[in-house]
Amino acid sequence: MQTLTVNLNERSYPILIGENLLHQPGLILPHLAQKQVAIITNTTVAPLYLDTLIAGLALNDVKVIPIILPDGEAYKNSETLNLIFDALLSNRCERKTTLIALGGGVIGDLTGFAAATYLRGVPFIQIPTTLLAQVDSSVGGKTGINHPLGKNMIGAFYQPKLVLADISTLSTLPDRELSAGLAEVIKYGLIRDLPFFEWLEQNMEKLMARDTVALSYAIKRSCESKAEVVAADEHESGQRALLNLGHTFGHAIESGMGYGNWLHGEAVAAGTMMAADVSRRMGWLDDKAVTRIRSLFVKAGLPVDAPDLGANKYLDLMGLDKKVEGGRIRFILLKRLGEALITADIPEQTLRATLSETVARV
Ligand SMILES: NC(=O)c1ccc[n+]([C@@H]2O[C@H](COP(=O)([O-])OP(=O)(O)OC[C@H]3O[C@@H](n4cnc5c(N)ncnc54)[C@H](O)[C@@H]3O)[C@@H](O)[C@H]2O)c1
Ligand SMILES: O=C(O)C(=O)C[C@@H](O)[C@H](O)[C@H](O)COP(=O)(O)O
Ligand SMILES: [Zn+2]
Repeated sequence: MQTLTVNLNERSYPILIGENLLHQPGLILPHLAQKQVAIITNTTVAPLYLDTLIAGLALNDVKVIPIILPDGEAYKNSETLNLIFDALLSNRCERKTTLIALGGGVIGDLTGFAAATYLRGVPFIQIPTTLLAQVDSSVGGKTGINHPLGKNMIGAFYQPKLVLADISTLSTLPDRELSAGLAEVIKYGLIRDLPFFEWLEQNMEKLMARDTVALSYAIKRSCESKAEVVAADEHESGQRALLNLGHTFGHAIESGMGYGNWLHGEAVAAGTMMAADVSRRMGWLDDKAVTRIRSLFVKAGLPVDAPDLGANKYLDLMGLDKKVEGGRIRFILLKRLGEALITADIPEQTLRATLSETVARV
């Protein structure tokens, strides 16, 4: 098992990465405020992993309240959040009840937001079971829900007490979801870690074959990167925004196509290709660099052509991005492979050219 730390002074917490961690309740017990937890999960993950987690905790006299939600991005909303509050209240959960998120990023974001707001704040633990959640969403404390008009528009920064990433759970993850997680892994290479991008170019086949050693390294390196960025800029007043590469376009794809039709990681991959195209038009990336990015996404089984929503619709949807300042959209672009920047100074013509020329015609 590997242990990393997210350094946030009195709110610092460990990220534990390893195999069969769900079978080790001793890793969780020291992080509970009292021996009562609510495990929040969904109809897909519950039959796979809930019993194991409950059994270990119950053996240690922990009272467990399971809360099983419907599965899917379309349920990351206020109605589902209310289901969590209903269950917490009807079970008389207290300020020292710890919420445990068992699942992917949807469960993690919902649970984190419920924890941030229930009784004005209760402790929570992330047990991510998708690659995407293990490399990104479980770390850093961005929690929240979608609004019909935009992704993650309602939420809070609220850090977990512990992240427990059990790599063994990835054995049941569908291939499409594994690929979606790889989009965020590739992101770290692109924005701040050229050697990692090159490692990914060399090792993508192993990752796609779920080689445990390669997966462990990719998860560890991604979490190290995210932990460093979050420790330096927890509330996204500066460099944390770089973690949003591909997301301004990607979130427009997700909401524009209807939540759940494009997976988050798929939208991030196609959105990153749009960001790379703008970066090329600005003279920062050459054709060879854009081709390398495209090839890596393709090797990872990800889409590289965004849907043709029309430039006006893209601009409209992106106008609700959280990075908008003074009505101007701020984009995360690539200065070169391994280095990102944030800028609002993109000529509208350039943006429109990307939005209409890089999309897949249907
Ligand atoms: N908070 C953050 O910093 C952050 C970062 C990135 C993404 N996100 C959010 O995370 C969400 C995407 O997360 P995701 O990709 O994990 O999607 P997800 O939570 O929808 O999970 C993907 C699918 O895999 C299933 N699943 C989960 N674990 C499984 C397992 N071990 N075996 C089999 N099936 C399993 C889920 O039930 C679901 O059907 C989006 O809402 C995105 O906005 C948040
Ligand atoms: O942790 C961050 O910061 C990120 O931006 C990580 C992203 O991968 C993630 O999708 C995040 O939820 C997007 O944040 P948002 O503020 O654009 O909703
Ligand atoms: Zn993301």
